[in-house]
Amino acid sequence: MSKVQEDAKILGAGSAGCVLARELIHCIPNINILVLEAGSPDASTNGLINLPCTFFKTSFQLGAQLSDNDWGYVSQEQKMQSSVNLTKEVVKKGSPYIRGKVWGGSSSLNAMVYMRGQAKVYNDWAAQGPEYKIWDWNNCLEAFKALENNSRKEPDENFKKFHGFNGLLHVRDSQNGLYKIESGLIDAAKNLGIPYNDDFNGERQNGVGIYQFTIKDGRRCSLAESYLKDALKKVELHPDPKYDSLGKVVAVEVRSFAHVINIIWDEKNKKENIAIGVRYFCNGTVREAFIAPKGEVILCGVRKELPVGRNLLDHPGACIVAKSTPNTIHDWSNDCEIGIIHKANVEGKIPCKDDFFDESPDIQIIDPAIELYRKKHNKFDGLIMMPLLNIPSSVGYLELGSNNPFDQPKIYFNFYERPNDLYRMISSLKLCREILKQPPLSTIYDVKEIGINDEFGQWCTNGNDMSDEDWEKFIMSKITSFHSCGTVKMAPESQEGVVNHRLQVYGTKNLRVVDASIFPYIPSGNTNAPTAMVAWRASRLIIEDFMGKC
Ligand SMILES: Cc1cc2nc3c(=O)[nH]c(=O)nc-3n(C[C@H](O)[C@H](O)[C@H](O)COP(=O)(O)OP(=O)(O)OC[C@H]3O[C@@H](n4cnc5c(N)ncnc54)[C@H](O)[C@@H]3O)c2cc1C
Repeated sequence: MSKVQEDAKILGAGSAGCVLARELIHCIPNINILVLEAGSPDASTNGLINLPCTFFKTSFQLGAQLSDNDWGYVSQEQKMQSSVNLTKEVVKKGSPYIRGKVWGGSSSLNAMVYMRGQAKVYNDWAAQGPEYKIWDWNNCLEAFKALENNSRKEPDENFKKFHGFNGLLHVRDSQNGLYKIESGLIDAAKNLGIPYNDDFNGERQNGVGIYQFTIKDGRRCSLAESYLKDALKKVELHPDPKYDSLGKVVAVEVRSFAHVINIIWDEKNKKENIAIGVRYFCNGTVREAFIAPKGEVILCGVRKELPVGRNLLDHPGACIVAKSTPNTIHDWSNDCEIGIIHKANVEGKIPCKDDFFDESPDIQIIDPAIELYRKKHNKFDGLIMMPLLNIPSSVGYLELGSNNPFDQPKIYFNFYERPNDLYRMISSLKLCREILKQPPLSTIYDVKEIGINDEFGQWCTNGNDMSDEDWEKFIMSKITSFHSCGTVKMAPESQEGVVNHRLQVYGTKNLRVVDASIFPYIPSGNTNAPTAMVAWRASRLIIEDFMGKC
């Protein structure tokens, strides 16, 4: 294949790359695609990847960070003004920034929660100009449904309205049922007035309920497993996978261990710069585009100031751990997680009943029951309560660390730069504590919060009230980030956009960015399904352009 010119090169076989490869090869006759992926095939390196129940061991407890399947990034430590005491500075520690380096990308390491977020965010994408209408909720919903293969038993008409049943991305309810303590958690949340929601991807997102997961037959259904492998099947089915009667390759080839870099000569400074970049074809000529160390883009040798690396968005999370009576968790095949999605109070107070019914919630709590290990407590069973700020207002940035592309990029999240974000997180953490105090958790399972005590010793033990300053210190010390996106924003050029509504990099035609980095605003939920959705929509745009050209 290498001697034949490919019609399209896809850099990275992550969530987006896998969907794009499959959709293009299925919809465009005789297209040749080369996928270049820096990581190795998902099955070859770490057998645990495909076992859903090992997520907490492989990723969450930072197993992934120690493996070859992760890029090993860590965000920068940042000092910033305290939101609580304006005369003080707080230090936000650098946090691990797990990113998949394997077929399937981060979809091979993620927690498999299937979530799309509220329609409003997509309508905000579409509101950026008349041509952006192709990204409104109705268009996005069509793509979500096309990708999805939901196996809910006896779905009602409302569920059918919002879900797809014929796609390759398998989505399912828990197969093994809830642990009793998880049912207890739902009851505890209901005791506080939180309504039950049996479909977080339906009409409304708020409430307490059980997540759906991207799992098929007990195995992780990553985008490599579902979409890339289906694309590769096409090669296997072809009588001669290498060439058709015209001598043209009809195939998708994945070249793994292909870290894409190029070397460019900086004439002015008489030195070589290595930058992450691509060569692409435009009007029959080879052109080049690079993202240079300071984040600017170099197109066809011309330096163009595009704000690559700005608009770094994520859902910052904090985490409370609670210990329960022993042996509440007994079966590792269980993959259930409870979700609580609510509107936070902007002054940091416990949310009130109206907040639970607000249909624009801004916090998503992830609540797995789990076997954990903490120094003081050895191994124990318990619950994690992890609120994520789903509609954050703070915005970060990243830049290349140096001219050496193998160096880590510098990642500045700027989490909690706006006080509003901090108080909303405090509000949700206070709610988590209230839930843990409710029966039946407090009565039958003797649930006791331990996370905060462990870290900070006496000053917040035994349920003593924590001051906002204490909360701030706690939140800054425990930042998690799983959903980073936005650094190659799809927006008008005048609004700091890097790609246009058809995902073409400004100043180019045949160079597109298709992944989570194009989100102008972060979806209010986990980002795997939205990324796959973007790739599916992008495939339709590329197909339109490709067919028009042929
Ligand atoms: C720990 C964790 C838990 C998460 N949990 C969930 C969840 O439960 N539900 C959910 O919906 N989302 C979750 N997410 C987020 C979701 O998985 C990501 O948003 C999504 O996978 C991003 O897709 P992407 O295509 O943009 O990037 P990725 O999937 O990360 O793919 C990028 C690919 O490009 C490759 N690549 C990068 N640079 C180069 C290079 N120079 N040369 C060649 N190849 C390169 C990488 O190796 C990678 O395979 C989680 C993420 C993490 C890290």
